[in-house]
Amino acid sequence: MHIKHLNLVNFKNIPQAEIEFSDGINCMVGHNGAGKTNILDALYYLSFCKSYFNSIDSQNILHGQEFMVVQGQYFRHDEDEHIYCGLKKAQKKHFKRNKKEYSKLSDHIGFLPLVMISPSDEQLINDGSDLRRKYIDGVISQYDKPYLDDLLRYNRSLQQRNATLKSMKESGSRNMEMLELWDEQISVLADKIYIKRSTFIKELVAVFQKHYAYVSAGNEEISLGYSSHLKEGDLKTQLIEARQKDLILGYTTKGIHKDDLEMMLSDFPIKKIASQGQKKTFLIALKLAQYEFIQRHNGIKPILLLDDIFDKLDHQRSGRLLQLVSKDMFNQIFITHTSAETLLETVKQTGKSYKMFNVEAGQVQEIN
Ligand SMILES: Nc1ncnc2c1ncn2[C@@H]1O[C@H](COP(=O)(O)OP(=O)(O)OP(=O)(O)O)[C@@H](O)[C@H]1O
Repeated sequence: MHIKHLNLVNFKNIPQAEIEFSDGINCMVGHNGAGKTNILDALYYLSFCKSYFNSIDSQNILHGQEFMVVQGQYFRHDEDEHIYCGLKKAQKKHFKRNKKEYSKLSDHIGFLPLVMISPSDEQLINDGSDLRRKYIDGVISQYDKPYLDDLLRYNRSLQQRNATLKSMKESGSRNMEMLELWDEQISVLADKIYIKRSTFIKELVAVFQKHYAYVSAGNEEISLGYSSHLKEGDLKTQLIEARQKDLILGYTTKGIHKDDLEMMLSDFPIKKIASQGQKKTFLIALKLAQYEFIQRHNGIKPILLLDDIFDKLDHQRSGRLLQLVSKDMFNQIFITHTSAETLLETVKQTGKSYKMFNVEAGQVQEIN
């Protein structure tokens, strides 16, 4: 699968752009703040119906304008697919595939698999477990629709349980029948989600370690682990045991909404001891493992977006990374860089077909 053509109107700092892409490597070059990442974000938008960086849709409209349009012409399973996203300020977003509007945006997720590697991924290491759970959920839902449905149902049931706990805490009343009802629903859904998360992480670890070893060309000992209350046994029993505590706090303390992905270097949390370059290598390996995983389960090679990928990596790691992604396992790739010369030299060495684009103050032009 690849995107052939992108059309943008008023998307972030880009007033208007028509871009014909290569089915190999596409390089966006230009100064800081020119709009290179915004083009990658437009591609992310077409795959996930939202921005990678700004979840408030209206803030992605070019300042001072009333609407934006992001459209892409794709080639997928030997067929042309036209994806349209249009948004007017203070109105509902319209998302269409071949002119037919989606009734649920979640139906589109996974149709155009895509993996983004960006400097902002460092939040995955440095921030709270919420982002790591979102990461896991984002990957699994790209190939497993029932997972996303179960997760949405779990979150709704959890909200209801928390509302019940809160009202009991405030009023001092007790409605144990209601709590039991939520405990039952939450435990059934949590079991399903836990099994899928465990399987995913188990499968991801081996590929992740392979990619890390390749890019780092070293013997650094890294690992990924899954922490979950469900490892300690049946969730329903734990919910019942934690009931008094939950009633005092007014929220649910046990469940898969507390799961985490443990990231370790030589048995220490990577957040605490890794260098900038090691963290970056860790995240790249994680995302490449995600790529391989989605491809295996979805049968389609995702589009790969590499935003500012060489920053913080030494020459050796950068070279090995590009060698890796130029292998047949990967398909269409987008790279941003501030220097056309450096990128051109490296891209030529891959032997893949490529196109270079100059981005300056929101204007995009192909470089011949
Ligand atoms: N809704 C918007 N309207 C206008 N400009 C916007 C909007 N959203 C973001 N921008 C601008 O887009 C620019 C950022 O573009 P982008 O992140 O694509 O830069 P870049 O070329 O990738 O830069 P760098 O090399 O620094 O990563 C910023 O100047 C930002 O203020």
